[in-house]
Amino acid sequence: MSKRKLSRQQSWRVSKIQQERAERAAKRGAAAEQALSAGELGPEREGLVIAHYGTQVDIESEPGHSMRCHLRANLEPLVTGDQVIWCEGQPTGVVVAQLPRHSELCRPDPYGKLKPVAANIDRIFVVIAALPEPHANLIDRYLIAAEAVSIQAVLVLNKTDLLADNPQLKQKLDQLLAIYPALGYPLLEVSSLSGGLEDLHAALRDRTSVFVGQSGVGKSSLVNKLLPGIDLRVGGLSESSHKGTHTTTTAQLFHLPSGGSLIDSPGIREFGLWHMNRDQVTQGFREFRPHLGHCRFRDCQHQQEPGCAILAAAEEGIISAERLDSYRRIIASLENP
Ligand SMILES: Nc1nc2c(ncn2[C@@H]2O[C@H](COP(=O)(O)OP(=O)(O)OP(=O)(O)O)[C@@H](O)[C@H]2O)c(=O)[nH]1
Ligand SMILES: [Zn+2]
Repeated sequence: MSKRKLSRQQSWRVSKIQQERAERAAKRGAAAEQALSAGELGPEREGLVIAHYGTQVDIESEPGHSMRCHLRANLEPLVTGDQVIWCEGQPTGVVVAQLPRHSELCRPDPYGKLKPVAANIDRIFVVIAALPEPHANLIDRYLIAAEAVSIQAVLVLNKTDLLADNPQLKQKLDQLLAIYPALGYPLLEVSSLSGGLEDLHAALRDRTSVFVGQSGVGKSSLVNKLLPGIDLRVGGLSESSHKGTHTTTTAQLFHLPSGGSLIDSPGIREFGLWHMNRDQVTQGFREFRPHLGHCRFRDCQHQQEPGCAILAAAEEGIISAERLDSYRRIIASLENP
């Protein structure tokens, strides 16, 4: 009986939440619909979401000129990087349609469902540094996460200035990182302190990118170098207030003076460190894919089963011992594999 009572209570709560959600959506859309029906808006044009403030977005059609916009009531939530159709208005414009996304950077919500946090990203730059010393395991976690959203990852080794008088560390890092370009992940060596960012400039040009990586590897230092004049620590990326509305920006798009765009937010920087399941991890080792499905046992865990195609490939040297070791460690660290 108590079970029935509970479920009735639960369903009442669910419908109440749904009703509140619908009311909020209606309220949000009302301003947009009013402006549309009043015919006070400019012509429809294409634009880009460069910032996102919960119920409103900043849209830009020419770099450097943006306008705060409401969304039409029937629109799916937008994220930074979305291409849209919008109309200028006073004081705010209206987004009338969302154009298809070619990629989505997603993170799981509290229920494990992947939710987009940025759109149309071309490249994920995984920043590592000479110090704190990188580990294969962590690098591979980032790469798996990039594979899960089908976005090309690029490794950026920062703080190479520290290697000049530490040949031992340099040798260790060279050994650790040698495999990645062979797997199709370009490796850029940079120093945000002593310059030498030309390769990075070139890799960012004509694309939309994000920087991800562990704390302390120098992401802010790099971004501050790439975007002179914007101090990320004081730039209010995570929070800014605009005319009385509650405004927490989830992600902001910056145009780089040397070409290309960067989408950045504290949430995006944490990309890759959240939960993944066994399947995502296995698929995320891109050199495993041609061998998957060829093991003797359909539920092979690629640990020590006879007839395992992954182990056979490792023995033949097609899969590196380091990557196999990293795979096992990541699988072992999963809470619910
Ligand atoms: N030697 C050297 N130090 C650097 C370089 N880039 C950054 N640092 C230092 O590394 C430390 C961390 O740099 P941040 O830019 O704050 O690192 P971050 O990745 O943004 O860290 P979080 O904000 O915690 O995510 C700072 O003390 C920087 O001065 C570099 O190229 N060489
Ligand atoms: Zn197997």
